[in-house]
Amino acid sequence: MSTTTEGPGPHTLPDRDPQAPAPYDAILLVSFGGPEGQDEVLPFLRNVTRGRGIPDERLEEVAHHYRAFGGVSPINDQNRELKAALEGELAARGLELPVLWGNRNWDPYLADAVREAHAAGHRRLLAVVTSAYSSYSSCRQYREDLAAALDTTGLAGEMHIDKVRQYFDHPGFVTPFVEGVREALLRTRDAQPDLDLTRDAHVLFVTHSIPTATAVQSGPPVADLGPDGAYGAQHRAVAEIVMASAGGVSDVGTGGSAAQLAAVPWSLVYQSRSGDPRTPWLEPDINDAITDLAEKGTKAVVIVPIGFVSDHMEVLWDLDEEAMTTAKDAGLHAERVPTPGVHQAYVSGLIDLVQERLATGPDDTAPHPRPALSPLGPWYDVCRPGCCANPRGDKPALAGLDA
Ligand SMILES: CC1=C(CCC(=O)O)c2cc3nc(cc4[nH]c(cc5[nH]c(cc1n2)c(C)c5CCC(=O)O)c(CCC(=O)O)c4C)C(CCC(=O)O)=C3C
Ligand SMILES: [Fe+2]
Repeated sequence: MSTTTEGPGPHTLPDRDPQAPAPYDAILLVSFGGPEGQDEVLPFLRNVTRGRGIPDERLEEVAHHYRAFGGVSPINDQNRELKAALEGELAARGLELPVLWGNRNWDPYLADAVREAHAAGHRRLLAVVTSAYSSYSSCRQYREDLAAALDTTGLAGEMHIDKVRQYFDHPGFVTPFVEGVREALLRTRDAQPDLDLTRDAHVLFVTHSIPTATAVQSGPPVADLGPDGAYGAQHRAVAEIVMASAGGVSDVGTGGSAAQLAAVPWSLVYQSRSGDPRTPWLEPDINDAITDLAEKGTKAVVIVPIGFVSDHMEVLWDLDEEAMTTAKDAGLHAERVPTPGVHQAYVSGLIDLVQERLATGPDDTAPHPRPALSPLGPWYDVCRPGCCANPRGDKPALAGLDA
């Protein structure tokens, strides 16, 4: 956060001693992981829900959307593509840093990646996580996974792992959504020329729902960011940036005014809630929001999955199957905007974040430009004590001041 009292702010580039060893000798791409065959679905789901004692019969109910895709989640291939794109960008910039990849819930696991790094002689890794926001599941749990990987491999004394900052408001992460929203609104106008977008259309920014109790603890304890914590505030900040920017370009020749795009109404909605229905999670669910909008006269929706970096199962099933069917059944024109994937701006932005840390190392008070498009950013390079607290109690975690 760039507030003067707390977090780092934009500064001038430090003169780094060219003789000093680089603070990191490899990049570790960290992700959720997913099954790649019918026989992998249940073991994967047992991993995801480890410690919650959920019986296989209940997991089999959750498994149905994986089963419908042959048991294969696209997420691992998407991370193979992202790893290759990062390697290409590093080479284009003349940065000799290898990229390793490991997951929380499926092969290749983080422990495998850490062993591979150690065997190759790497000792100081910089983690890039495929998750842009602050909450237990999207940040601290990955930090715990990194600590567990060093513990499992017995390499905690020999290797050090830091993590790039949460990049929700980094230009590289936001740009693909700005382009996607603009294109989807213009497609809507072309498909439904008699619509007045500012009256008849609605943009639904959607993200993964989480328990309300976890949301209110997202972000550092010092920052009072409202009832849904840093998680809600960060997502709203991204939506505001996208709507302002989607309209801020000349769309001369498409018959509409740029200002009109920026004036289309929008809201933040949630998807993929699970667990005990009596436990409050962030709402409204996207399907309820769509039905509600249709009843109020909305004619078209644009669905923007700002909570994810790739079109994985929670996008392909929960949005492209379920939410789009809800929209169709309600008689709405619906468009779904793609996630960043390997969009050049996103790949380049992730390497910009790596270069920030090559310049500053573990110290996030070091003077350095840290591009951030919202007043909440730039977020901390090093997570603050108590940030995104684990609802099931404290566990060792890396890449934080309390690591
Ligand atoms: C915030 C968040 C992200 C975004 C940040 C990030 O990207 O990490 C995310 C990503 C993902 N979530 C995913 C899948 C699942 N999430 C589950 C369960 C849960 N997710 C939660 C939150 C999040 N999840 C929570 C609070 C739970 C309840 C259990 C718990 O408290 O931990 C379950 C268990 C079944 C169920 O309970 O629904 C599954 C199968 C996949 C893989 C998709 C694929 O395979 O392509 C991905 C990328
Ligand atoms: Fe999830």
